[in-house]
Amino acid sequence: MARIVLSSDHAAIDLRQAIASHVAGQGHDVIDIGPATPESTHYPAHGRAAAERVASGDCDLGIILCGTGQGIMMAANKVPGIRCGVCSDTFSAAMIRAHNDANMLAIGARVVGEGLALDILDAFLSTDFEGGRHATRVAMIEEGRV
Ligand SMILES: O=C(CO)[C@H](O)[C@H](O)COP(=O)(O)O
Repeated sequence: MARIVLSSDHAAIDLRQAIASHVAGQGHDVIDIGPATPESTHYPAHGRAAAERVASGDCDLGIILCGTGQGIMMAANKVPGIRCGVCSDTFSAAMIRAHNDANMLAIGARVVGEGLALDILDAFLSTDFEGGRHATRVAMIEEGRV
């Protein structure tokens, strides 16, 4: 079981709560850092806050949400050590774990419905990094050899 941090902006409060219930139901340790209320807010702050929990080692993985998933993903990827992809399909969600060793997943609450979002989440959480040639490539990213 993993320790998973969740955050979102105002566009994804309901989906974040559904994801929190779903993930907790699977036995994972869920750290939901909000926001708790739906007032308009700024996704970069929420993306960074979740990313810092993962980068510090406090959490194993992060799930972050905004309207499209794109902005909050961009913010999270500014934190060293974070590899976050935005996914709208289950194949990509599995591949960002298997090939890219992603430690965060972003989803757009205005892009996918709850059912697909939970399938995307399950694909992400149930897939392991394959290592091998993919480890070489991830190291290139982490070492700035790009
Ligand atoms: O998707 C997002 C960022 O990528 C945001 O959720 C979106 O830009 C928020 O828009 P608004 O303030 O109009 O609700």
